[in-house]
Amino acid sequence: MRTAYCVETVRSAERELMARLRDGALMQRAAAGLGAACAELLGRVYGSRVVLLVGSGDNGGDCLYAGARLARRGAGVTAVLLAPDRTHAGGLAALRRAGGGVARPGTAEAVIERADLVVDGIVGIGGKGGLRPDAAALAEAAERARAAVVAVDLPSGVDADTGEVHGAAVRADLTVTFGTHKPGLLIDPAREYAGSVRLVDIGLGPELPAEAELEALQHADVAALLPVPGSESDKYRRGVVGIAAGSARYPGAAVLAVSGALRGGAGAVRYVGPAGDAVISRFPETLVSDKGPRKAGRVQAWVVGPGAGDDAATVAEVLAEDVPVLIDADGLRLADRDTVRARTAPTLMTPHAGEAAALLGVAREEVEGARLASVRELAGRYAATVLLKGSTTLVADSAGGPVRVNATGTSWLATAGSGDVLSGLAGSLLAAGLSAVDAGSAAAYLHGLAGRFAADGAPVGAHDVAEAIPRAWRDVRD
Ligand SMILES: NC(=O)C1=CN([C@@H]2O[C@H](COP(=O)(O)OP(=O)(O)OC[C@H]3O[C@@H](n4cnc5c(N)ncnc54)[C@H](OP(=O)(O)O)[C@@H]3O)[C@@H](O)[C@H]2O)[C@@H](O)CC1
Ligand SMILES: [K+]
Repeated sequence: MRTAYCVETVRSAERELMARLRDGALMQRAAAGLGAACAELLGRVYGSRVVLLVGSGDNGGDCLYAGARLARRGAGVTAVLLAPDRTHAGGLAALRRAGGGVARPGTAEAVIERADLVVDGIVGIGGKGGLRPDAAALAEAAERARAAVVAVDLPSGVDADTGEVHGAAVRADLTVTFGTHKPGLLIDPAREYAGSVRLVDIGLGPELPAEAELEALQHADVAALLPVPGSESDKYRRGVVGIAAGSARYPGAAVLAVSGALRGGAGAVRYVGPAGDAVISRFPETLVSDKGPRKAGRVQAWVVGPGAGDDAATVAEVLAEDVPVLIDADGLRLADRDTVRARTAPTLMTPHAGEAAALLGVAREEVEGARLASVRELAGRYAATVLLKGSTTLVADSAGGPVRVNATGTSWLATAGSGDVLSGLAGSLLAAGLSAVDAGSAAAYLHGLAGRFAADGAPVGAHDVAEAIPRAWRDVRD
């Protein structure tokens, strides 16, 4: 499991650890890891041109000590100081001792333009809001230059706790972060500014609380969650998932939701709705009924909403069932909030940013810019588990606990019907007995992986993604 902790938690863990160490020890650990990562990126350190962007806090200190290490190995290192009279004194002295220097006033842009590597130590977890104008100008110069950009702890200008970006921020190729990931490194839009992320162990782990603010499942975590049929299993024990989806106008949504559900581990898929003929001709193993959800027979979890049009009655009927329910697409608009809140069985809602915005009564851009706050707000309002789709999918539970973030997605997944496949897959995992948070996050993981396998660098349709789900399962369980 990859975990991320917010700034306040990192600060208190840092205090605990520092109390037992000699002064400056943590910064030396950070600088050693940072220097090594920079050297690796450069390939040949000797003779390379390195520019340090140095703010007045400890982030700048890390940057200066790492620069000193590179200078000792023969790099030409120049520091651009944002606040010369407030620069980390020990770090600057170390850089000078190692042969590095400071850029003369007015030369910063020219120096950056000639660099092979720019190291961004403008601001780290002490940053507030978007970059100030002088810092923003340096970030822009770094973006224009041909140099590789390494961010120290965080790309300067992004919000460490939320992943929000207010105004200018540094765009890094690599972010070297210390002690633990910060939520912003894993959530868009900040994640995109971070490039690839490397975690340097500075010994903070034992001081961090057991429960993180953010969790990202990895292969082994997903493998442990996926249901495996035992020798005693029959279709009912493996779980029956009911799909109440599609309409005469949108039969495809029903077919796609069923295609995801059949690959999600439930023992059987029951389809209820007006697209039974389309479903059965594509997937003859589906149990099809036209009597409505209540009379459909045994079901351990329902999926309602994909392609449902204006069929509010079916949504209400499904919500009245005392089993886990996944609500997607049209169902999100049709579901009565008080009814959802009053449910005792788990509810999993799976909006994309546009649907979440409509439910929250805000603009889509607002949700996209503040994904973590939005998913938490929706979960609270509906007293439900909410999976907010996107390039980094988030899953939050109204009861609190770590928010799950999924990073297996690919932009190729932004294709019509892809969400229907995800809803079927997640519903199937709910029927197999996973909790709403586990079902949502495991489904997002598999779906993203399947999208990558299916696409392999080329456009794909949603049915291709569904067909690649078994390969994603095998990959995860290998
Ligand atoms: N925690 C750990 O375990 C370890 C932490 N370590 C390192 O310490 C870092 C945290 O250092 P920190 O606390 O000194 O704060 P930091 O990020 O340098 O920022 C403060 C400076 O930024 C400025 N500033 C603020 N907002 C700004 C803006 N929008 N635009 C421009 N400037 C802005 C602010 O200016 P001021 O408001 O004072 O004028 C102040 O000068 C952390 O990220 C990691 O790298 C490691 O060494 C080892 C272990
Ligand atoms: K930084």
